[in-house]
Amino acid sequence: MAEALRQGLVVASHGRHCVVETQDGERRICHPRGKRSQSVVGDRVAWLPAAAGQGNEGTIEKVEERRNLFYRQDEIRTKSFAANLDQILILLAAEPVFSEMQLARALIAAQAAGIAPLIALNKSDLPEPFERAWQRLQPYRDIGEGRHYPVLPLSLAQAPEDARSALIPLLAGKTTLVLGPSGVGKSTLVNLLVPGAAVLTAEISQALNSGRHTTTSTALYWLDGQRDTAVIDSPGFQEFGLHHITPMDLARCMPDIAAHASHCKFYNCTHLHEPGCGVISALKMGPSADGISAIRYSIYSDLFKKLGQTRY
Ligand SMILES: Nc1nc2c(ncn2[C@@H]2O[C@H](COP(=O)(O)OP(=O)(O)OP(=O)(O)O)[C@@H](O)[C@H]2O)c(=O)[nH]1
Ligand SMILES: [Zn+2]
Repeated sequence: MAEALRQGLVVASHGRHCVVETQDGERRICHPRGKRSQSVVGDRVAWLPAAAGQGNEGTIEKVEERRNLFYRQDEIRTKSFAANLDQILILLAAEPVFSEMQLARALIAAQAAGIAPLIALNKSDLPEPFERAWQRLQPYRDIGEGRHYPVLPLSLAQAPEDARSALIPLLAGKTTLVLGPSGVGKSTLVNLLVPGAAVLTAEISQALNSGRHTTTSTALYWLDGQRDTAVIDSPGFQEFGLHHITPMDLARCMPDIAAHASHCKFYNCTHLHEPGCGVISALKMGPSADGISAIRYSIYSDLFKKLGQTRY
């Protein structure tokens, strides 16, 4: 008799292979049945265990409909980070100095996918570089009335308990994807929130690679026994391709620009040169309460041109 389909949650993935968590919390390696059953971390799936005597692995038969999918896309490929997210935590640090373009790109992708972003700035124990980084984040903290991004100062290494108390209420009951460039303290963060995460990751990557020591691409960790609160650790903050976003979509994905785009004379204003443009007049107001910062505007115009060039 054929086995009945079972429900599960994808909690780790490496290439095409993944780990599915069953409803009672057991974890198994699964492989997609075909192209249409390829899944990402956070996916709800229907899966089948291998037939008796065929080992302990399973196949993914169906990926349930996604609430959202966070991905980046360059000219060649699409890389999915995770699905069914409540928010994205972008972790930056006083050092190494972060790329504002990379930050802006990640925020735009989040906005385009309808997922709320949250920014944290680590290494507040390094006063001078921290102050410089904090100032650079000013346009993000003050991105227009009611539209700002929360920006959280942290010192994960020096004040871990304070960091945890600040983070937990923001994460509770949600699934949060954690992204950040290398060296900002992402492993420190995940290990603070999920003691033993490093061991778990090593186990999973070993299982998925049959013993080879490469790190797992993406993994979901529960913060609580009820499995209500999760963080997903994923690499790949660099080279954040926005090929899936058209130039005319861009303003909508940048809240400080969007706030002024409805004041333009032309409905199809590109905000680059048109007369009567609300965005250009907000830029002239400067980074005041309701203006647009020069850096944010240059990010907008650079991206607008770039996204226009690479379209086919
Ligand atoms: N001064 C200071 N250093 C920190 C803090 N948090 C982490 N670090 C240090 O920053 C370095 C990077 O930390 P990791 O947690 O390995 O960073 P990561 O983002 O996982 O880095 P990758 O492994 O390169 O992706 C380590 O040397 C940490 O000790 C902090 O709050 N203050
Ligand atoms: Zn305009």
